[in-house]
Amino acid sequence: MQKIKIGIVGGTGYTGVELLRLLAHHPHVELHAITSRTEAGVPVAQMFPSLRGAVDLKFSDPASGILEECDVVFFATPHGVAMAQAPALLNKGIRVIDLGADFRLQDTAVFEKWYKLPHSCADVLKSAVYGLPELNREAVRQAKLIGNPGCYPTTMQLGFYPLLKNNLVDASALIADCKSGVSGAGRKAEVATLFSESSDSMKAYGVSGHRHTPETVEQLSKMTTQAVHLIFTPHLIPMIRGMHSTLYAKLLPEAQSMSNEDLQQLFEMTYASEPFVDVMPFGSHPETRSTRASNMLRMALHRHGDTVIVLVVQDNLVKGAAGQAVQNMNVMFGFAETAGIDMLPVMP
Ligand SMILES: NC(=O)C1=CN([C@@H]2O[C@H](COP(=O)(O)OP(=O)(O)OC[C@H]3O[C@@H](n4cnc5c(N)ncnc54)[C@H](OP(=O)(O)O)[C@@H]3O)[C@@H](O)[C@H]2O)C=CC1
Ligand SMILES: CC(=O)N[C@@H](CCC(=O)OP(=O)(O)O)C(=O)O
Repeated sequence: MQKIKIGIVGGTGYTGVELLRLLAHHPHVELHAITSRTEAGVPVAQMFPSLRGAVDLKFSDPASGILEECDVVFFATPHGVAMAQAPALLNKGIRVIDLGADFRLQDTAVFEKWYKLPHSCADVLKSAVYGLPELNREAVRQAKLIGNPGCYPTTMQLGFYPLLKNNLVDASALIADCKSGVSGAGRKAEVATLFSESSDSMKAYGVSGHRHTPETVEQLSKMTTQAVHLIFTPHLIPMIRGMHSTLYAKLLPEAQSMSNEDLQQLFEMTYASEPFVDVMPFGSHPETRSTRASNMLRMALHRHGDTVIVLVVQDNLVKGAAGQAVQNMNVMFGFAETAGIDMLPVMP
């Protein structure tokens, strides 16, 4: 099989270097262009010694035209960058996967409200596919443009899906208490992510409103005929990678007679053929480190009376970002879905 040519915009950021790690040994791709405005001309492995011997490219200027030689371009850039550049690439038949939020929300007014940016290509947005393969695989297969989900929304959607899809819980009273490692904030310099600010401490943020709430509600609403209301509270915790989401949902009266075994079986059956979703035994406690550096998302069910609790863990940079983007690419190009992303987590 001929290898496809890969371009990555934003190769100096955390999700960019994670894409490089995953794609360097992918059997069906060739890394062709890694762009950086600030490091153009610098060998990638000089900046990231972890890639010495695996990536021998230099960073290119994103305006050099090299992206037009690619078959697929990943945008590992802040919100607003992909929407400016994707239309020209798409017109040349190049597929685009945006790790940011430019193509996640269907309604440009909602995007503009939460991201404080005008949306510059509403027409292109209409053709974008939300890239959560477990729930949207057939659309991903046909897609030319993917809006890769946010990290928190990935955990919330996969955790709530079996309950909402089967109309077992009250969709108007969903709660998600979520924690992320500091790499979730990206590599840019910010006081909040300094070691002396974020280590040995923990805090909630965005409690009155986080931009992942509208994204998640939009997608959860596709799973149920009920009106969805979600309380989502993110927290920053002192670790580099990893995400832990604790989800709460109240069983509807007609579902309250379900046993714990019934619920467990439902989750196991829902994800039985998914290579990247692991339903652990009922009552277990998934650890973030059991997913570190892998594309696996693990979940476990608990119950308090009529409340179902779903614990979900993933690596925010892999299943929450770069790994999911490669999974989407695999589906789009007809490769084995696990190609290049079937590595085991790193323990301890
Ligand atoms: N970190 C995470 O866990 C997750 C991140 N995401 C999303 O993925 C995207 C990237 O995140 P992350 O890797 O953390 O971000 P970083 O801040 O670590 O990196 C951003 C990269 O974008 C490049 N860049 C910035 N502005 C521009 C521009 N105008 N044109 C071209 N390149 C630009 C920078 O490179 P240079 O300045 O060298 O050009 C840098 O390499 C974001 O949209 C983020 O929200 C999604 C899920 C999880
Ligand atoms: C810890 C931390 O700061 N996390 C980020 C989410 C990262 C992310 O992936 O979200 P987007 O792709 O939607 O930007 C935040 O809460 O803003």
